Amino acid sequence: MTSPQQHSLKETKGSDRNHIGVALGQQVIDVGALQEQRLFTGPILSQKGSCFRKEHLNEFMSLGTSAWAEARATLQRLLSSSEGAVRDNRKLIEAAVVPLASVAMQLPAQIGDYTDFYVSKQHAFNCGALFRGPGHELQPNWVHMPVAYHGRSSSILVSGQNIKRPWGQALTPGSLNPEVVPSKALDFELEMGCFIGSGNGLGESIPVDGADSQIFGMVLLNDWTARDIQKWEYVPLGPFNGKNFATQISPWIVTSEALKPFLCEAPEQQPPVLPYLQESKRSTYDIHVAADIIPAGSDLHYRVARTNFQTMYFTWPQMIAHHTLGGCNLRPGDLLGSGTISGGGPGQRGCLLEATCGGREPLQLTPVVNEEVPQDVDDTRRAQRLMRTYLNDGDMVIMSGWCENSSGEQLSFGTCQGAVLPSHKLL
Ligand SMILES: O=C(O)/C=C/C(=O)CC(=O)CC(=O)O
Ligand SMILES: [Ca+2]
Ligand SMILES: [Mg+2]
Repeated sequence: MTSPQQHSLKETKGSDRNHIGVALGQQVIDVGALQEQRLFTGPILSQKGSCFRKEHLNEFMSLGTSAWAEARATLQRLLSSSEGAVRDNRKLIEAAVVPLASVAMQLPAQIGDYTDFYVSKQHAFNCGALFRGPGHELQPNWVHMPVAYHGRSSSILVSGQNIKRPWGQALTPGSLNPEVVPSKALDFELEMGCFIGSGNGLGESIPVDGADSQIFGMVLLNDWTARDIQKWEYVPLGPFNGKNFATQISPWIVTSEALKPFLCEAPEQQPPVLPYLQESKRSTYDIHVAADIIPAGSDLHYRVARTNFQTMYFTWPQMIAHHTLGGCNLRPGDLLGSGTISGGGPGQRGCLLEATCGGREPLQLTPVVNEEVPQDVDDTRRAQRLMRTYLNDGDMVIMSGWCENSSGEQLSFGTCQGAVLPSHKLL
């Protein structure tokens, strides 16, 4: 058995409520069922008899790092082949172990608030050039603070749900007057999300050193964006209808406990940031991420971007310290988006806006050749190109993420995937 490293929700077929589970290979363990048997005997969780018998992870998230470490150690012990408490209890196994293929994944937490940052220097530079032109690549504030906007939690979807093309006001090029149209420039943004742990009280700030203890875990995040709507509406208050119709996450949270082996150095910051953002040790996570399109009727993945989270200029602790600087309270289960992850090399631009230079240079994509491309795909099909500027109806966007250690062992984030449906009817 490999070690359990992910917590999320599952709904067993025929079950009347959601359950909290951990993934173990091709199976899911219902941790609420283990808690019902009082198997969490550590000093903290033995006192918190029902945190896993909930439909969401918020209560467990609120308990903080010692409880998370205790839960992980207890699960590793209970699920190891040398321990009999679960292995030898057939009734419990029947109740608590279900095939991964039979569960329907749900949002892992009740997300009270969602904030999306903008901390990839390459992405901010490219967007600045595309939206505001030469000389405006990076705004003067960008190197001094993790820039963000407050997002919309009501439209956060879990992987597997589909997205309707949004309507909005847009200015057709060459026209002086806006029109209401289904977006003609629907895009994705390849991001990571961070779930907040215990949080802070209103009127308190979280210091940057130690703010890593607020990172419950991470997911993949797609900040679906309508570029034509965004371009017309964003001055001066930032994104609104261009981004409020859907944000999507992968269902399995990879906990910060499980991510510890993949901590790495964060990029150097020049000029130095203000003291409240200075970290005594700057670390981030080495996570590979990719975004592919699967067009309607195809099983081929066409890769748009592959990059790494470690390139992000500001870290989660800096984002948390800045978010709470003025006393804004973060609550257990709140979600932070990192912003689009773009590297500087070819094929590393994490959204179509950047990859097509603002829609001016359509992409000619080739299928990814890996285990996801079916074996029987012949060379003619492999050679088929996909032309895209922005997304077509029927396109599925599929994001993946993984960590890899020096011996080639992988820790997977699974996928965040959703297809584009035609827009709804306006009444
Ligand atoms: O530069 C701008 O005006 C806006 C760019 C974005 O699309 C903002 C955003 O969602 C942040 C990000 O994903 O990095
Ligand atoms: Ca974004
Ligand atoms: Mg969004």
